[in-house]
Amino acid sequence: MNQTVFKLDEVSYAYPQSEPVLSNISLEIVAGERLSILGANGCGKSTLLKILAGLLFPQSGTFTAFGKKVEREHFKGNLSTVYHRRIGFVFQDSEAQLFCSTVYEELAFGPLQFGLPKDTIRKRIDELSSILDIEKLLEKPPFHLSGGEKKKVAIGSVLILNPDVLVLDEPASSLDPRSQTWLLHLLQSLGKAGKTLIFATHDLDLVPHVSDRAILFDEDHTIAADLPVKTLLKDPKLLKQVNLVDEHYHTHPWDFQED
Ligand SMILES: Nc1ncnc2c1ncn2[C@@H]1O[C@H](COP(=O)(O)OP(=O)(O)OP(=O)(O)O)[C@@H](O)[C@H]1O
Repeated sequence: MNQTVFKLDEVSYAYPQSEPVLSNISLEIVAGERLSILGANGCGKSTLLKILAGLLFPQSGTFTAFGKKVEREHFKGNLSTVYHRRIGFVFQDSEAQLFCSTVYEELAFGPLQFGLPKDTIRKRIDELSSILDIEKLLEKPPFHLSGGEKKKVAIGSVLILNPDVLVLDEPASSLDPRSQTWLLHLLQSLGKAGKTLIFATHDLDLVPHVSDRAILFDEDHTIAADLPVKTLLKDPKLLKQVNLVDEHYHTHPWDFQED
């Protein structure tokens, strides 16, 4: 049986002076799963991903990762470092993630924090920048890049540490069609390599190609459904209920053939 990576038991979260944006969420995610998190704007997808990534902590309920309870008071020093090495998080807004003066430094930042030798880092950056097709950007400041280029660098700064789990918030946003296809292939190869992939998206075209299971959030911040993607895409009533398609939706255009 696959190892449980994350387990949430009746987890709730509210930002200061706000109503809960996650209400009694129970969820289990096992190693190697490919899971998409779907729902209307503001339903709590990013908040859930930030909890999984160890950036926010639930106010009630229990959250465990790799069998260990994750709580703010225990989550300091070494534990936090080990956690962030195993679980990579790609922010919805790439600018929130990029802060170094060149793309090379950005990619090198994580490995340097973990004490990797400079030669190893250079080799990893060479390999990764070729996979990401960003070799020509390495000496540029990240803030001079286009939205899609920033997204690639943000993904690179996470992949460079080779995490077991990738948590991606709207990974396809700001990518042009060619780069979206590139992302799709990248996520598929990471899935084949056994990585656990969890991502939030509004892009229903991407979902069947890179995930097997979907969690749907309702606008009341609860989970409306947790089901196989193939079942979801045949259920227009459910898709409409959670605002993923509009009233003009009649049939789905997706191709279910295995890629
Ligand atoms: N730092 C914050 N402080 C206060 N409220 C916040 C904060 N971040 C998010 N929220 C609110 O929490 C709710 C859930 O936000 P979240 O970003 O999790 O939604 P989402 O489902 O990812 O939305 P989208 O699809 O638009 O990205 C929203 O109403 C949002 O305004």
